[in-house]
Amino acid sequence: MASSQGDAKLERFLQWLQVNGVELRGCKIKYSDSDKGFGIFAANDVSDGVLLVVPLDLAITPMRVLQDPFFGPECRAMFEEGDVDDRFLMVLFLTVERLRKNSSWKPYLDMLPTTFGNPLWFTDDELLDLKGTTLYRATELQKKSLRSLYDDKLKALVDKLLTLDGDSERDVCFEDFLWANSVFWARALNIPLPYSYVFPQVEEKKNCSASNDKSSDVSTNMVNGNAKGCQVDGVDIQVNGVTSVSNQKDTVWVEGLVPGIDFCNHGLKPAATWEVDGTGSITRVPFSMYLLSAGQPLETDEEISISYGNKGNEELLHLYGFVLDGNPDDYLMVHYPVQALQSVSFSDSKAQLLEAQKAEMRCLLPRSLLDHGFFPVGISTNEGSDKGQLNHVCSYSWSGQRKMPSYLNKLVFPESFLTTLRTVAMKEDELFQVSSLLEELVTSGGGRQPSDSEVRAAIWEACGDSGALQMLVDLLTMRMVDLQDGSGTEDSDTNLLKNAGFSESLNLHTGNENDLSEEINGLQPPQSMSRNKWSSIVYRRGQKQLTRLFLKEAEHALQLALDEGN
Ligand SMILES: C[S@@+](CC[C@H](N)C(=O)[O-])C[C@H]1O[C@@H](n2cnc3c(N)ncnc32)[C@H](O)[C@@H]1O
Repeated sequence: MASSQGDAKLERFLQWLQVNGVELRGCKIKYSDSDKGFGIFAANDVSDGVLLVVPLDLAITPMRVLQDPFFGPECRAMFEEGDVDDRFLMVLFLTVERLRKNSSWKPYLDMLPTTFGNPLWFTDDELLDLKGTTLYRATELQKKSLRSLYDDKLKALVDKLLTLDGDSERDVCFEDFLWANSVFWARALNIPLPYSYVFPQVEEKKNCSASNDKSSDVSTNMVNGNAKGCQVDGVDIQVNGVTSVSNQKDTVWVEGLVPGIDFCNHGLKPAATWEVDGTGSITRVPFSMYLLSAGQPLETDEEISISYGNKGNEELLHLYGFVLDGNPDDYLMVHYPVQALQSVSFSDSKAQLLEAQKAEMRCLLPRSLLDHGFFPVGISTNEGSDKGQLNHVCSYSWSGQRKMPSYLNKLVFPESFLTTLRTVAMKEDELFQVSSLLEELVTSGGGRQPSDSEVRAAIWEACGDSGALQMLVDLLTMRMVDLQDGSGTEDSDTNLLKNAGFSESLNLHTGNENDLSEEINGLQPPQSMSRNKWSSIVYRRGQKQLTRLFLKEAEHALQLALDEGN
């Protein structure tokens, strides 16, 4: 958009922001590059570090849609009956407003990207570059479910609203919905709104307790794929049709888009965070959201990035359509397929045991875990964070028969997943032993049912680690086969990147585990390869690399477990 047409759009957007009370105090919005699009850059110095202030009234939230005189009457009943959720409302709003000729949101919507780098926008050929990865299958499923949501719910509603409006650009099509969906996921924030802002008329009820002061980092992140907005006080409250439950006193978490703030790009070393100012004591604008400098001095024209959270490339590509080469937050997701349980021996008893210990059928293996393993890769960029530390609950002691394994503090795999695998891999005699241990416990406890950690302890006592580790080795080996069947080896990916003019900063992955440390650079795609292809190769190569490294850890642990009779 670096053209005079683009300049005119930006100019109209800046005026629109100003009319709507947005203050660019220490920053400007400008085009960054064809990869990132627009971004926010430092302008003049601000002594209090407040770079940008946006009134919360400008945010696109589910409440806003429900309260809107045009949208509200058409959506409220559907929302209250649970036919559509809060995200649907925002996607609907974006779809319709983009098609309305005289939308008051036009200057904002005209600034938004028209295509995206997430796999939903890949051609069929481009998608093949993801074959064998989790994202390949997820994209196929997501496309299908979006298609039915469009056909079954969205299209008719948009048609109705556009007819009511009587002045639309054209008829809606599936790509309009895809556009709105991608805009939502790439730009939505999980906003901690002041209670009094969301529920002005029920303010006095606000003391109905709040406990669980959840992850403060959510307030500085773009929305997490799993986060659900609109929640207050652990209790469902219906106000204006919005179901709300809170996790922090005086705060209502709501997903939404905040024009202006949503032009911040993601950086590994963010120069700013965003916060909400309920009273106006910081910004002099009550009920506003502001961008706050992280403290380090900003050079004029330096890009002001925020952190979208510690996201791996799978999540970055899926939600935001970009990847970071050498992403220190990259992870591998491993799961035990639930369907496979039906074909193992004693599947019913094992299913019961899995339920009794609230077993997790999947686990995330962040790259940082490798720092603590048998073969550390030495990339400790997450120092101070506990992300790489594992909480091994394996200090179980039952009858004291089973010795604590010597390798315990080097085992990088989450205990919650190992216990699942122990259960699935259990042999007949082990199952019998677990039953007797649990019966013994019930008898001695006067009929009390064993807790989930007691069930886990009994399973560990009976099974040890080798069955679970063998299963993990099998799962990781299968994962590697899928990845390589889909797109060749890690080395062939490295060569593809190298041949595209991307070699200098990359180490060939020929087995030197320390090579990871040299890649944390977030490099941009080279000119000679399409951005989508580059993203896919960087992502899948990272998955192969992590699979290889975690497989090596699992194989070594298995060997030790067998040697120690575990
Ligand atoms: C919240 S928007 C940021 C504003 C956006 N650049 C624009 O032009 O509207 C998020 C999108 O910006 C782009 N983006 C953000 N951070 C990036 C990064 N570090 N590298 C590449 N693209 C990035 C991605 O396209 C992402 O989906």
